[in-house]
Amino acid sequence: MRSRSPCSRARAWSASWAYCCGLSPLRLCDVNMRRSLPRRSDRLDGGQGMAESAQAAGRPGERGGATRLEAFVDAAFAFAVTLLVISVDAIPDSTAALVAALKSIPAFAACFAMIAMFWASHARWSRRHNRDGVADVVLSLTLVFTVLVYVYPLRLQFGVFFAWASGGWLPYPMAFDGTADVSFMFLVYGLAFASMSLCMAALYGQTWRNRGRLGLDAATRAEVVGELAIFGWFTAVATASVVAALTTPADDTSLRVGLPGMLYALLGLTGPVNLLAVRRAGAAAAVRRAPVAAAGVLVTGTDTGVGKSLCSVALLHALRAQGLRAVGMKPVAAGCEPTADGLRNEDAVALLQASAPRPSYADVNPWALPEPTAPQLAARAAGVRVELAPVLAAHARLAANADVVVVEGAGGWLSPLGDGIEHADLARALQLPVLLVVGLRLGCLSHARLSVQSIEADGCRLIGWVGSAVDPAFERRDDYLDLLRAALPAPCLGVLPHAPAADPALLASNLAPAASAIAGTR
Ligand SMILES: Nc1ncnc2c1ncn2[C@@H]1O[C@H](COP(=O)(O)OP(=O)(O)OP(=O)(O)O)[C@@H](O)[C@H]1O
Ligand SMILES: C[C@H](N)[C@H](N)CCCCCC(=O)O
Ligand SMILES: [Mg+2]
Repeated sequence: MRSRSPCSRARAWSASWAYCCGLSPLRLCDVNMRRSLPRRSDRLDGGQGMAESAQAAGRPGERGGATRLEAFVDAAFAFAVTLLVISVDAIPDSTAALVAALKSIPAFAACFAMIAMFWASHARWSRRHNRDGVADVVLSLTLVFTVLVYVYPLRLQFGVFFAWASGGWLPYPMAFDGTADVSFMFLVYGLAFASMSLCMAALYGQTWRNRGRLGLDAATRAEVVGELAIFGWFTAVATASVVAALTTPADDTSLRVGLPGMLYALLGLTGPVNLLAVRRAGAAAAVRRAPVAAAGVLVTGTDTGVGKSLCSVALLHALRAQGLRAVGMKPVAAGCEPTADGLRNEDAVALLQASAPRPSYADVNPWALPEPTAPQLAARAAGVRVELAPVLAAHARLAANADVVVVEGAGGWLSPLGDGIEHADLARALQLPVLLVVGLRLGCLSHARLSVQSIEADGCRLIGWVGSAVDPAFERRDDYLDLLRAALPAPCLGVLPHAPAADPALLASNLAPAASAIAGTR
């Protein structure tokens, strides 16, 4: 949540000013954003620059290169600005004509700022939340359509405003025939402004609807509410102006001409409206979710069946040996048996039994899917859609009574946890570093390096890796460990020897360095 600084009022007013002038292309307040892995097929850079783009984006999880939709929207906005420029009638052929042309600059600049503000708003939404669903595409294209349709009315509106404000020194761009014409101009302008604002509000509405699946944290949710408040406020003010233009009595000239325009002064309250909404949403989230001081780690592997569960259970024992309250979690388990108590998964039961204090099964394993296959398939077979919201809630309950929560993934790093949900989404939503379990067998060098590349490209933090001797016949295991130590950018935090049917508690001492590193993240 944001802090309430003494200068927040000043910030609110400057925020209003910046938004209304279109000078705030990026967020006014900095909050960590978390979003899902970009779909590589959509990327114009062909996905080659994942690492660079994730770094260039500056925040973990932000999208780097542009999708085709983003490229189209950018091009359309650029075209709209071009329309403004070429609407200057002809090349001046005298000093007087040049001065007259220069006098159109204020209107052009204001209109440019307005269009730039909507472009920047869309770019900001797109980079952080866009999933290119049908609704996202339709709303984005509607925004483009509206901008292109209204580009000239916007220009005329601003031209008239500057002519009026300069007492006629700047030229009127159109002739007026009575107050009806002025009302009509406000009507068109108000409709344009309201339509564009409504499109942006609807895009953020989409983000809000999908907040669970996107795994947005409390701060990001509060920010989305803030953006909704901004564009909702814009829409309300423009609609009020339209209503005023339509309903003020025709015989009251000053009211008819003045009221629709004066109502736009209310845009000066945009900053306070935004801050109020963000604070209320942030406060509500804080009440729902008590601050969590627990440390944690997301255990992933170079593949399924490489020893993530063995490692996670042994890690719980190692953490407990350091005097910590350590609980395990298997958020999504594909492969559950029906029991008298409900569906039960082997990994989740082992994690639960190694946990102290003992949590409820439902919190350890919020998504218990019967079929032992990819979680997406298992979820479809069970007729459910995996979402992150129950996972976040269960994790918060576990963390409230623990010093450390060890979260085991499903399959490898790029095995989706559900439709549209990646391990990276989980790591970001829970703000967990990642521990990679490398199944020591022929081929693991490539699997380990690819996994590390992918974890880093997703903007997640690799705390280290653990070797697990899954293959008893693997003769070059020690040589491979040397190669892995040299090749991987994070430290080796333990090696589990080949120990079939071993009690994980006996392997805890092998993971003491891992336990210390994880406990140190508190
Ligand atoms: N170091 C080891 N020594 C002996 N057996 C091991 C070792 N590591 C893993 N195994 C065995 O390999 C099998 C798979 O291990 P485990 O269940 O820990 O894998 P996992 O990565 O958690 O798989 P999943 O993706 O299904 O969760 C188990 O039977 C386990 O006992
Ligand atoms: C069923 C299995 N033991 C795991 N629970 C799920 C493994 C999912 C692997 C998905 C993939 O192919 O990457
Ligand atoms: Mg497992």
